[in-house]
Amino acid sequence: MNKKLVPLISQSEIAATVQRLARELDRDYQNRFPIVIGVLKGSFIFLADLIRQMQTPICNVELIRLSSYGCSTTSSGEVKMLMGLTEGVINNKDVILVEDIVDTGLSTSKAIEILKADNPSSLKLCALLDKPSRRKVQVEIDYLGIEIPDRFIVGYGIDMDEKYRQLPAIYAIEE
Ligand SMILES: O=P(O)(O)OC[C@H]1O[C@H](OP(=O)(O)OP(=O)(O)O)[C@H](O)[C@@H]1O
Ligand SMILES: Nc1nc2[nH]cnc2c(=O)[nH]1
Repeated sequence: MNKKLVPLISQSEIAATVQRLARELDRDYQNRFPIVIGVLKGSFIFLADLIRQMQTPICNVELIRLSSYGCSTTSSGEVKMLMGLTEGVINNKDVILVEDIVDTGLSTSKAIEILKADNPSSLKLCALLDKPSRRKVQVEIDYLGIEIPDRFIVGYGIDMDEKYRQLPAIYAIEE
């Protein structure tokens, strides 16, 4: 069936949001040399834009990979860690976890649980998008971009069946 892409968040709104989040992180992480961890695949574009807007020096950029949305627009509910961190890399470090979207919260809460076991000295979450209406587990977002309604969205790194990640703006999918 053909999908219709309805514009939801423009390139300029995304850029202004990323800029604001970078300023908030600069304010809180001066002289702290945080480790920034992106959750693949969806966060790769947001992560790249965010760290280029941050002025505070970063100690390290790391990537982890989770997957739950195996097929199309429904989450399997089961979150798998497909790629983790090198042992010891966040021990006693300030960590900023970067997510593209918090929806049910299952992926992010799993990532937080796994990272906390590695003993960071602090762990904060920066998420570009929040869809609170679908939350299944509570997740505290320390640095939030934009709250969105209950629509399935794509673009700016976020896919549907691996398509649409390269779109520079964010769209809602309609049948
Ligand atoms: O709050 P949740 O309901 O868990 O959804 C959020 C997660 O879903 C997407 O990842 P996905 O599993 O589709 O993998 P991908 O990033 O590799 O596309 C997105 O990138 C988030 O990580
Ligand atoms: N593509 C896509 N992936 C998601 N993962 C969790 N929520 C969403 C969403 O709205 N769109």
